[in-house]
Amino acid sequence: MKKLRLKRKQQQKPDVSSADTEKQPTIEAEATVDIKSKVSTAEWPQRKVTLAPDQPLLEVRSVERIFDVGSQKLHVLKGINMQVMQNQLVMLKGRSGSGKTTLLNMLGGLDLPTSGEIWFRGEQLSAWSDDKRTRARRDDVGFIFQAFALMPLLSAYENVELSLRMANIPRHLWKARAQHCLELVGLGKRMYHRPFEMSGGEQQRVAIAKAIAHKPLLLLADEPTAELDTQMVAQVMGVFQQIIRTENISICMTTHDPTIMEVADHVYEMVDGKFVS
Ligand SMILES: Nc1ncnc2c1ncn2[C@@H]1O[C@H](COP(=O)(O)OP(=O)(O)OP(=O)(O)O)[C@@H](O)[C@H]1O
Repeated sequence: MKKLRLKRKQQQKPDVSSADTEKQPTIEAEATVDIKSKVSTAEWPQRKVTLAPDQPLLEVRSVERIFDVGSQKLHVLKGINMQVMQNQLVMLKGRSGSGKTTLLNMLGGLDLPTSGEIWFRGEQLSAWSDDKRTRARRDDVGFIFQAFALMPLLSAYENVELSLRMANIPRHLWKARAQHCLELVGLGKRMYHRPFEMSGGEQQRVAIAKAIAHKPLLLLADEPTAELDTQMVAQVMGVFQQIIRTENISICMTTHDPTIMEVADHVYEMVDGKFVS
C-alpha cells in the first residue's frame, strides 16, 4: 500500500466574504510554497458572488445524461445529486466507464444534462445560454483535463501568462500573478523551464498554476494524479490543499487512487452512473 505524506484536514469553515479575500489558515499542507509576490486584489476585475456561507458553490440535482449512440440510448448518469461547498475538496471515485468524466464535463458547463439541474454560484448553470456558460467557464472555472495540456514550446511562466491573456485579465497584472501562482505551486525557481525540462509532477503543478491563474471559484481536475509516483502525488495534493486555503477556491477532482481520499472533504463513489454511499 502506498503511503502518502499528506496531513489530514482540520475543521474548515466556509468563508464567502469575497472571492479575492484571504482566509484564515485551516488546513495543513506539506508542499513547499513561497508566497511572496501578491497581486493587489483591488486591481483585479471584480466579480459579483453573493453566496451565503452555507450555500453550496455547486449543486447537482437529479442529473441524468443519456447519449445517443447510433440507434441506441446510452444511459450514463442515472440521477446524480451532489454538492460542492465553498472551499471544499471533493473527490469523485469510481471504475473506468462509471461516468465520472461525463459528470465533470457537466460541472464545468461543457455539456448539459438530459434532465435535472446544475446550480453554480447560486444560479442554474444548466439553464444558461451557451454564451453565458462560456463566460462562466472563462471567468470562474479552472480546468485540469488531459485535453488542456501545457504548450510544449512555452516556458512554465509563459504557459501561466497565456491563461491570464485568454481570461482577459489586464496585461499589467500578468507578471505578478503568473509569478505568484508558480511560487504557490513550489516552482518559483523553475519558471523559465519548458515542460519537457520538468518532471511529470512539476508539469502537473504548472497545469495547476495555469488553471488557477485567473482566480476561478471552482477548479475541476480529471485524474490529476494519474501517471504520477507517490511522492509527486503527495506534492500535487499538498498544492491543492494550499490553494484551497490561499486562493479561496473549491476543487472537484476524479481519482482512482484510494490513498489520497483521506484529504477530501467529501468522496462520492460512482458505480454505473449512480452514487453509492
Ligand atoms: N459523448 C459521448 N457519447 C457517447 N458515449 C459517451 C460519451 N461520453 C462518454 N460516453 C460513455 O459514457 C460512459 C462513461 O464515460 P466516462 O468517460 O464518463 O467514464 P469515467 O468514469 O470518467 O471513465 P475513466 O475513469 O476511464 O475516465 C462510457 O461508457 C463512455 O463510452
